[in-house]
Amino acid sequence: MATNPVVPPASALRWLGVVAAPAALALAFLWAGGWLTPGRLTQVGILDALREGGGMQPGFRRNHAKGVCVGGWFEGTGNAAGLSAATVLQQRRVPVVGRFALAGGLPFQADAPAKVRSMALRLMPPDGREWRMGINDIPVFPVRTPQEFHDLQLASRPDPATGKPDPARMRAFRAGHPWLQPAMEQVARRPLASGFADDTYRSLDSFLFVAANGMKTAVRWAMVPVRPVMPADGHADDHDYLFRQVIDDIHAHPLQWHLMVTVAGAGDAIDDPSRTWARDDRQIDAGTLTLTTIESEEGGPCTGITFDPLVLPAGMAPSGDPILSARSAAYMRSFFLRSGERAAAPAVTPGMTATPAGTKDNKS
Ligand code: HEM
Repeated sequence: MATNPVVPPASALRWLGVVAAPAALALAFLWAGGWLTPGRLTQVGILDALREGGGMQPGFRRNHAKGVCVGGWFEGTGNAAGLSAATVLQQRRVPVVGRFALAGGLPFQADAPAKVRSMALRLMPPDGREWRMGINDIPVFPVRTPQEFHDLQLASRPDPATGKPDPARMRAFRAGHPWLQPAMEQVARRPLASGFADDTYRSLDSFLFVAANGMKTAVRWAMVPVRPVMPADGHADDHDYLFRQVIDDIHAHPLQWHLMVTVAGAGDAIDDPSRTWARDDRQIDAGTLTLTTIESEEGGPCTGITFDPLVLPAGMAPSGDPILSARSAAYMRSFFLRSGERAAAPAVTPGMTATPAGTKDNKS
């Protein structure tokens, strides 16, 4: 004997329709925030670890917090145009907005020779296909994955008793990650340049250049200073000596770097920024960066943006390096937070007067 299927009343179906969409949205938010998968690494988890490892100040970047805006232009040589169809690499001049900074979350920290220095750039060709990058003055990145980055922040967080990383915790991190030993040693033993102006800044992560015919080539790049490199010389008497020096330098004359693109050889690790590439890889001088202006972050053109490494023009693409998408997500979250907070006046302004070291609170 056939039975009639049970049909839910029309009103129940209507109610299901009304609640299903908001419920799915709420679940998506909970998932994105990591609430449904507590072990999963999220933007929030990474920024929490950065705060513990490097400190933070409301209204400032959650990493590379102490900085200054710069401006100028980039002039391509056209030498890399065969590997990438990006218009920014053609033989022409494009305006640039940039930023020099020190790594760490403390915008009032004291300058010191061994602190990691960075250059960030936004290259803006007239067709709108812009290229953003954040590049650091270390030879390799000390970790391979976002999880290792997170764990290193926690391992290196300052011990409240000493204000320095706990050596036992760092030893334990190194013992648990023996494959990172060569990278950490290279970072610790790198030669130090005297200031921002004679430093070399590297992409560390790898990217793909995509030619007009679709051919993909794995590359890294570096901004190599035109001026000779002088040895580092700490200025114990000046809390902001690195920034003061670069302000004086830019006011005196334009500063220039060559964009040197390195083409990956057969044995080079594309997806692992902790590994160096072969010394005899092909190098291409792709253009010259010229910086001519410098201004405070307060209202400056580098403040209301992120230098997200995944803002790439047609002709460039991300490699499989897992750090890249974590960076993009963390920069977005940092921007979201700092944009909603009231910031104190930044430490670095082109008109600042000398402040003896030790007279400012390095922790703020
Ligand atoms: C998982 C790894 C990483 C995380 C979580 C991370 C996180 C961050 C965050 C949160 C900011 C502040 C962004 C903002 O508010 O605009 C930042 C800035 C920066 N990061 Fe990273 N970062 C990572 C890896 C790297 C790597 C590999 C480089 C390579 C060269 C790099 C270079 C920079 C630079 C240059 C800045 C300063 C940009 C500026 O001046 O605005 N970071 N990072």
